[in-house]
Amino acid sequence: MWSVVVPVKRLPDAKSRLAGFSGENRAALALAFAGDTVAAALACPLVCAVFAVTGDTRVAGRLRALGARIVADDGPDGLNGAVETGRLRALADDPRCRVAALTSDLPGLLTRDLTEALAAAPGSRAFVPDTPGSGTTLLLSDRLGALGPRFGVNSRYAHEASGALLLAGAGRSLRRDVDTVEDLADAIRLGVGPYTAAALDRIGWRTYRGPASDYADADSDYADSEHADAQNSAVEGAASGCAAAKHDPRRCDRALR
Ligand SMILES: Nc1nc2c(ncn2[C@@H]2O[C@H](COP(=O)(O)OP(=O)(O)OP(=O)(O)O)[C@@H](O)[C@H]2O)c(=O)[nH]1
Ligand SMILES: C=C(OP(=O)(O)O)C(=O)O
Repeated sequence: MWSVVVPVKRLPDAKSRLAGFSGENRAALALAFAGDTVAAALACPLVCAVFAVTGDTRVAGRLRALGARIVADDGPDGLNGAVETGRLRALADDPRCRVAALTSDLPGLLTRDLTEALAAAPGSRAFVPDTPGSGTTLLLSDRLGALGPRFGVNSRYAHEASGALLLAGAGRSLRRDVDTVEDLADAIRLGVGPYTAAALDRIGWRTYRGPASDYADADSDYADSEHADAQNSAVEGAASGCAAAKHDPRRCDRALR
């Protein structure tokens, strides 16, 4: 069984690479991504508890309501310090559970992809690379709970160099982190969870839930493939418009209205 530590940055600073959205919308998206990530982890049968490490009261309120345990991120050591703080709290609360660190920017995370990755864990430290291949979305402790987090730019290589094993074959939803507007378009194509879908709808990015989603039985205007194809094209167009218009900080907010 696993304790899952999810570090979540303060919303005013979060998702800075989604600069085409207003600050308010960027914060709403970061909060929604974290909600979908944590909800998927909480539903995993191999997870004892989810520990969200954050210094943001809005994030804490939302994730506590979902069932996560909140750990204050008040240290000076950034992302890896926050992961270490979460690891210590997780081991104190549930010493029999191994520790996994999961980034909070996986809006399409499927519980089954996380479950499969945890079930495939070796006895030693291991990690799942992100979709681009240079980052990390999931880091697994060894049997004694040692994590050795090296998240940050090119963390995949740092984790490999530190002896962590690459967990091959992880599901797409576990690897699709969202840093840029192109990542967001790809995540929408794969299917995002309900918090992200609602946030996107409020912003004006209408979404449908893709076939890979856990939410296939939910009502959707875009459930049939003809509409889904049209929607995919519209999202692609909006994403490339946002990416091409970086000088206009509100370009993404106007997309698809
Ligand atoms: N608690 C905590 N979480 C962090 C911190 N920095 C990053 N994170 C989280 O770590 C994961 C990866 O974060 P990054 O990609 O570095 O940052 P981001 O806010 O997601 O995006 P950018 O601002 O575009 O870099 C996300 O879950 C973040 O919320 C930190 O200082 N404290
Ligand atoms: C912090 C990381 O994420 P990102 O690539 O999202 O910045 C990482 O991959 O270690």
